[in-house]
Amino acid sequence: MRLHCDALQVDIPGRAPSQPLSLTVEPGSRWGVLGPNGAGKTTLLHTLAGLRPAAAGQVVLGERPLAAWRRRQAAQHLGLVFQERHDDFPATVLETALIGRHPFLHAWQNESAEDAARAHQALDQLGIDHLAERPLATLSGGERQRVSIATVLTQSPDIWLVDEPTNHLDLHHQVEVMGLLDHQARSGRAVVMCLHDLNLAARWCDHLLLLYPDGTACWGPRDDILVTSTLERLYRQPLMTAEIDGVPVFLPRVTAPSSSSLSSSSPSTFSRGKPHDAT
Ligand SMILES: Nc1ncnc2c1ncn2[C@@H]1O[C@H](COP(=O)(O)OP(=O)(O)OP(=O)(O)O)[C@@H](O)[C@H]1O
Repeated sequence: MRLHCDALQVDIPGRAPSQPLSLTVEPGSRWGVLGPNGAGKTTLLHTLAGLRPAAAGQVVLGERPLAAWRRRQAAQHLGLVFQERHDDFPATVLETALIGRHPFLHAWQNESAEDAARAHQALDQLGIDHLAERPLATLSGGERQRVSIATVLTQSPDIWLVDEPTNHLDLHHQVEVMGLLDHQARSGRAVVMCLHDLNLAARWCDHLLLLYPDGTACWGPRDDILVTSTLERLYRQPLMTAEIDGVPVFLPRVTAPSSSSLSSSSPSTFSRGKPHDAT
């Protein structure tokens, strides 16, 4: 199933309407949404999910405007991983993952053994099935992030909307989660993810949408968009670029402080790149 932005203008409080977005997220594609803090990435994702009204234009899910879908039916096709979850109700990890089956159940219908098996399978894929009976509130940030992703995996939507998939994750789990999203796309689903890490975008996305704080935007295939000068303008940050294994790598170019400012700064625990022996 495809997701189409038809001259979509995101509604950001106190700002002029953003540039109309007209783009199609095709099955099998992996879109990265990049932009500085406050540019409107999360607001866009919530608009695509139907949680916020657009300022103008519309989101089209499949052949119909998203607004014409019943919420439950739309949720069978669209899954959203939130940036931060505020869990108001005490729940276990398994109960949380089972929320992914709710779009497929009638009101007051209990989850079946098959639903529970799907949830366990998703938790297992994220390496957290051993935490199934743990209260969510007792988990670490990275474990909780993996529960959020396992919940959408349990839902198994055609279109994944993921706000900062690698939030709280160590390097190993970052690669695992990006690999999981990649696998989803390769099996015919579509992924739209907000990212702060240019290197993850370069490695794992095939299309990019750049959102600027003034409401303008540009989008297209990764190689057309991932241009150093464009990214420097986006983040107002000079960059250094290299290529490793055929993939571009971006690092912020930081001006080294002068030696006099170093010596006048507070004492460092490092000296000449080696840990300082405090004994
Ligand atoms: N309910 C609201 N009321 C007022 N302003 C809001 C509201 N929701 C979002 N905003 C503002 O809209 C702007 C866009 O927020 P959004 O969370 O979409 O940005 P973002 O690009 O995802 O940022 P970040 O990279 O920091 O996560 C921000 O300036 C934010 O303060």
